[in-house]
Amino acid sequence: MIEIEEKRLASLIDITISEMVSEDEAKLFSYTKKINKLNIYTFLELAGDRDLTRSFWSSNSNDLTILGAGQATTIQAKGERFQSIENQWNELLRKAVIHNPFEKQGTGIVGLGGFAFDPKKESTPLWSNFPDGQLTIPEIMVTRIENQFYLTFNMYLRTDDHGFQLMEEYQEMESYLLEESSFFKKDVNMIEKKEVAPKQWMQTIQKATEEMKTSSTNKIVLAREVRLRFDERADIPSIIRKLIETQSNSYIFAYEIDGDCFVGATPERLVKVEGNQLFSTCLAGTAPRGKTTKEDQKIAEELYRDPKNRKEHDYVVQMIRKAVERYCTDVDIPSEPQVYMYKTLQHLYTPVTAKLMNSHSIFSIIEELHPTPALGGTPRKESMAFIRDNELLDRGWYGAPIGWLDSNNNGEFAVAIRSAMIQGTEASLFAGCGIVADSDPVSEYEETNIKLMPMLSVLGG
Ligand SMILES: C=C(O[C@H]1C=CC=C(C(=O)O)[C@@H]1O)C(=O)O
Ligand SMILES: [Mg+2]
Repeated sequence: MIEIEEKRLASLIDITISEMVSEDEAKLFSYTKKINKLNIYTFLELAGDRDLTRSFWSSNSNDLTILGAGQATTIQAKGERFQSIENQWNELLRKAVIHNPFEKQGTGIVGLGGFAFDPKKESTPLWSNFPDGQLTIPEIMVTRIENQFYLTFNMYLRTDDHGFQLMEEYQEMESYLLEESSFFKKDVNMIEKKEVAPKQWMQTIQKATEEMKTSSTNKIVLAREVRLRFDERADIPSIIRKLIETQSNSYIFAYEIDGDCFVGATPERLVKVEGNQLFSTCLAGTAPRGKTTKEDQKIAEELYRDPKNRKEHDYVVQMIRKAVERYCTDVDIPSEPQVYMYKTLQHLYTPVTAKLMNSHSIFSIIEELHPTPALGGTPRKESMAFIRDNELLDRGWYGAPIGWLDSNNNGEFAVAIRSAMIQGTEASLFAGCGIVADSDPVSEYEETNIKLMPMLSVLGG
């Protein structure tokens, strides 16, 4: 049985190669099959041991998990990143050969990746390995859809490749990564925690509120950084495991480039596309959780009625409505937000559903939506200029779209908040707040502390 499959795969590769016309032609070849249940953490651990670049995504309802190992190819962009990545993605697919009988979302050729928050902001060494936009098409990818597991091989074929040889290489990699061993990595200990210029951050908030009182700018999101140091290298699969165990209703993501790993558990969907169905989320306005159900309820009611938080939230709703209406029909957005509870905090939340017009892709929507006033501000141009000129932080990919898409118009991008950049024995954590004219710097500072909690707690803080 297995031999038949191996022969079939080798011959499919050879057929693809024989159809390539010129010597410098290259083609992406993709082959998907069903596999037994596997331990996702072991897979990631083993991929790391082999120095295979890892990509990870888990949806907020935990019904879809994508594990990537290695890079069949990557596409990258500088500056005007969305259009450039879209063009390269389409070009890649135009020449791709896909053997995927399942038609399940997130299987076959899938690009996982993200974008820089603001390519115009001067970059620091913290983000030097992360380009303005990148999608990775993993060599080996496992997709878990509810309790079904699929495995995809992606190969970037050239004319001098040989089917049998490649098939053997991939099968060897597969049996290595799917090995049934159990790991027990010791937790790292945090030996240093340093808040980067918190007083200055509060002064910047003061400056922003003053500017908002005298200009047409209504909202500016300002973020700050906390630096951690550990006694040994942080283990990425253990971090992912803890995020999954503690942060329900959040997207868990991890994306590695040259040993650096950007990881997080974000509650915020930017956009999800399933065929022509589009979903987005307005999430802004924050309060802590209570210690009892009664206290929780009281805080939720206060959040719901609080004018400052409602203002923060409404700017996001207005902007997302306008953006979605440009590219969609049947736009449905409730007129009042709900309060949604997460493990350590509560947010004002408004869901968005719509039908994406045929002529548009997920990239058009991402470009139109990013940054929403939950991460940038309003108006966009003025708030972005303020952030660029005044924020001490190099946001890199923090606050920007991160996610995946497949070759069948399915994909989802979240907003990369509640996140950290892990570099060996060090980490940078990020958190920001929507500042409006009546924001109080100390309250906003406290708000960032509760937003930092989930990442801090899994990193031993
Ligand atoms: C910028 C962040 O959160 C945004 C998303 C939800 C609520 C927010 C707020 O209430 O300020 C922020 O706009 C962050 O967590 O770093
Ligand atoms: Mg807020």
